[in-house]
Amino acid sequence: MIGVEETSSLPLPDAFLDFLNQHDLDPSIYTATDSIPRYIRIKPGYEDLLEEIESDIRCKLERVCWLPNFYHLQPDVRIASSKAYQEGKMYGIDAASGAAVTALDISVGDHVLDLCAAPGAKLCMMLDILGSSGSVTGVDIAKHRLAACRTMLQKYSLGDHCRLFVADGTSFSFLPVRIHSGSPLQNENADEFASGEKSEVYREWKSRRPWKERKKEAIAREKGVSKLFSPTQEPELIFYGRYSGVVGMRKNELYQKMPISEVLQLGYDKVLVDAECTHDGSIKHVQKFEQWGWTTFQRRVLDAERTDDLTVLQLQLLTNGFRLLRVGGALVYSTCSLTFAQNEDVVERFLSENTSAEMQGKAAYNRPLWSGLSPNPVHSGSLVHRAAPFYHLARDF
Ligand SMILES: C[S@@+](CC[C@H](N)C(=O)[O-])C[C@H]1O[C@@H](n2cnc3c(N)ncnc32)[C@H](O)[C@@H]1O
Repeated sequence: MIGVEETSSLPLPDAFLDFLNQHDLDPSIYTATDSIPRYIRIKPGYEDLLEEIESDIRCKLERVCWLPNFYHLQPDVRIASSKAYQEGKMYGIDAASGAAVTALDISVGDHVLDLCAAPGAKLCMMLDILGSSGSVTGVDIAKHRLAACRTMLQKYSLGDHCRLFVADGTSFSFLPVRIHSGSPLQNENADEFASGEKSEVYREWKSRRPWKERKKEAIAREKGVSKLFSPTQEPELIFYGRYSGVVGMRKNELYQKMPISEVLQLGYDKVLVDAECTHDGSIKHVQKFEQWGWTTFQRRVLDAERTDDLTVLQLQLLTNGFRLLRVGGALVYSTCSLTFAQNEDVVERFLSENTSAEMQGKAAYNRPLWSGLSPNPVHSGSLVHRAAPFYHLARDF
C-alpha cells in the first residue's frame, strides 16, 4: 500500500490521495500526463486505407496486435480534420473499451443489449462487428448523452440494426425483436389508420421528429421538467434503424412485458453492462478536474454516500442485465473504476445471489487477467491509459 505522505508531491488533492490509498491504488499512474496512449479503430473493410490515413494525419499508426482493427497513435496527433475520420471510416476509442467489447465475443446474428450505452463508442464497435446482421439495443438514463450517441450512429452510418431507449437500466425489460424478414417494413399490412397512440405503427425513423413529439417536448421544457429520466416514466424510444425490428411494429407490441419463461429462450445473446462508476480509472477524466476544480471532483467522485449508492446501482444494473440474457448467453460487466468495491465486490455479490451465472474470465488492473486476452489490455507498454476492468459471465440455466 502506498502512503499519502510518500506521494504528497503529486498534483492531486489530499482527498483523492486518501481515496487511492483506501483502495490500494498507485497515485503515480495519474502523473503520466504526456504519455497516455491513444487509439483509433478503423472500420472493418477500410484497412486498406491505412497508408492514406497515415499520410493524412502525418503519423505512423502502430497496429495493436491483440485487438483487431485497433491502432495506437501519438497523444498529440489530431484526427478530427482527416478525411477518413470525417467520412466515418475511423474513430477514436480506447483499447480498454475495445477489450470489453471483444470479450463479449459477438457473433454474426447476435442480439446485443448495451445497458449503459452513452456516449456510445462501445455500441458503435458492436454494430461494426455485427455488420448487416442481428441487432443492438442501447439503453441509457441520460437523454442528452443518448442523443449524442444517436448523432454518432448517423455520422458513422451504423444505425440500421440499432434502437435506442432512454430508460432506467435497472428495470428495462424489452426483449430483442428476433424475427427479421430482411425488409425494413415487416408488417406492411398493419392498419395505418388504427387510432390511439398504443396502436400506432412505427414507420421508418426520420431525423425530423413529428410535430406532436416536438410540441410535447417544448411543453415539458417550459414546465421545467427535469432532463433526467424518472423511474415512473416509460422507456422512450429515441432512435430505431430500418432493420432494428421496430419498423412495422405497433407500440403496444414493442412495449409488451415478457414472462420470465420467454426471456430464457428469447432474451439477448450478449449483454454489456458498462456501469456508471467513479471513473477513477479514466486518467484523462481525472486530469480534467485540474481545470474544473478539485472541489467539483470531490463532490462528483469522492462523496462517500454517492460511492455507496453507486455500488448499489451497479449491482442492480448487473442483475437486470443478466435477467434479460437468454440461457447460453454471455454478459460482460465493466467499469472504468479501479476499485475492488465497484468491481470484484459487485461481481462476487452478484454471483452469490445468482446461481445460474458462471464466471468465464476477467481482466483487471493489477489483478489476474482473463486468459483470452493478451497482453494486458489495461497496460500498453508500461503506460496505463484507461484501465477498465471487466468480467465475463455466462448464463447456464
Ligand atoms: C461509463 S458510461 C457508459 C459508456 C458507454 N458504454 C460508452 O462506451 O460510451 C455510464 C453510463 O451509464 C449511464 N447510467 C447511469 N445510471 C443509469 C441507469 N440507471 N440506467 C441506465 N444508464 C445509466 C450514464 O448516463 C452513463 O452514460
